[in-house]
Amino acid sequence: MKKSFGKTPKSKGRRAKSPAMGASPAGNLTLQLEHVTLLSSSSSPFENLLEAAAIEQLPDPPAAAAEEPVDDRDCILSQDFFCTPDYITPEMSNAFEFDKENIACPKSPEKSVRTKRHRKESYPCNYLSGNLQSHPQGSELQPATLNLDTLGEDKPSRNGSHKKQNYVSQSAVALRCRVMPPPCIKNPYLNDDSSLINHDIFGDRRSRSTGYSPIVGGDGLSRYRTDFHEIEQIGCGNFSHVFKVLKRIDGCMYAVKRSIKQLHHDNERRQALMEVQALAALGSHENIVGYFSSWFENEQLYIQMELCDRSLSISRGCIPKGIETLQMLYQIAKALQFMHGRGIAHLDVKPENIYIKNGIYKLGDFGCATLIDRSLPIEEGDARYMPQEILNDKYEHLDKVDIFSLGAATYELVKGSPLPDSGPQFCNLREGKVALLPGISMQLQGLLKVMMDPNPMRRPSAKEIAENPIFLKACRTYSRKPPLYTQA
Ligand SMILES: Nc1ncnc2c1ncn2[C@@H]1O[C@H](COP(=O)(O)OP(=O)(O)OP(=O)(O)O)[C@@H](O)[C@H]1O
Ligand SMILES: [Mg+2]
Repeated sequence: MKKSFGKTPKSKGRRAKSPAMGASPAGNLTLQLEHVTLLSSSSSPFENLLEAAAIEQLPDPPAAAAEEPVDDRDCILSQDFFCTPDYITPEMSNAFEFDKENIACPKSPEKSVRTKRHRKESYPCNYLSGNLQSHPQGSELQPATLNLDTLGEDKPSRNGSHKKQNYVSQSAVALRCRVMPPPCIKNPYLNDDSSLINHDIFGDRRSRSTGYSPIVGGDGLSRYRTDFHEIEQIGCGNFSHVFKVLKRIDGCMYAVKRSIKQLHHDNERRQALMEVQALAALGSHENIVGYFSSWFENEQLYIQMELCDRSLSISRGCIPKGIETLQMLYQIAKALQFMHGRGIAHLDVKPENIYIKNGIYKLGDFGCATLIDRSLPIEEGDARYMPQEILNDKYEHLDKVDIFSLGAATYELVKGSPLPDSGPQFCNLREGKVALLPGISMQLQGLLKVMMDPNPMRRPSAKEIAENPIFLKACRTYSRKPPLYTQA
């Protein structure tokens, strides 16, 4: 019981913790993250979770293409092929490359930025070696074939000379500058979502796209502005702003999360990438927010995700009631079962990180995700939902940390008032002294109590929770109708 007690609810108690020694992942592995291919002969945080995939062989473009003078008005370029760095392999980027303009690809990140207590010296050496160089505008995380073992080292190029391993050529980015943004086209395959799209958006984008109007941000070309039309800001965390956007090329809505501060330093970028890597490694699950893409722009990290309707929140009065509470608990337990089965702990389960979309609950915000085997740095989430053992720096059962957090989050939602972040009530909750809640079934209260047991070994696994008979009627055949909420 210490350190984190004074943390205010707004300032999350994220603290970096040391990984276990000698647990560094090893072995050859190919990682494919959507269009990203990572060739690793050493390690990546979530490499054991990804299946090997063949590297796409794309034909080399004519080398002259990159050297031709650019005339914006004479060119009709297809963004699909030409100008989206998604399609640029290292071979292609070699055709464009100039020594000074190449960008080294990132190695697996270390966690350090969001921490209250940073212990950089205790990170395993494989996360400290290498240098994640600064990215220019629109630097892609995806179009990469990365040898993580040799990052930052000189690599022989085609002609035998030694050059840095590249992953995005600035020429490719420059080519992108020549492209007009595609018009917003209403997606005819969407039934429900299309009704959400304001038709003025399309009219607006169509008319703008008839003239030459490259989309540039304050600092130059913006992939965000080129590829997306921003509708509105829908969320604000301690580290990120989240926007509802329309993707111009496919006419679908997404959420794009942008880091608030610019990530100037290697360790900041590495840490931010942890979230992306966890999301990509996890793959698809109905109760986990979907991940599409990510990139750096203006030294900020952008993450394109599935758009959800809202997140749960005591303060905003977005609280599931009655059977919906059971549905939420069941579905997030299923998400945790999926994650834990892949060796990943979330470490920041709380109402604000549980989203709802069409009546389905989804776990989001993987900014604290880590490996259960403790081979990655550990950064705990919001102190209000952390069990005692984490506050005492004991990390033997990281999956059970999530169980405590889910129990505490559910308890808070059922109780209808915010959990304390310090004081006697804070301590009581961590000592198993859970006050009874009037009007709530003893079965549910019993389950929450055991989920918040001070001894992590006595807490049920996510699978055991999901198999609890309490959910038999309410959740195994849960309705997909959007639930009703009490709104503040
Ligand atoms: N995919 C999404 N769909 C809808 N809303 C979202 C989505 N992702 C995030 N949000 C909203 O944005 C808020 C902040 O997002 P998120 O929690 O990921 O940011 P953060 O800076 O990591 O937050 P935290 O303070 O928890 O660290 C969420 O609480 C939620 O309300
Ligand atoms: Mg959050």
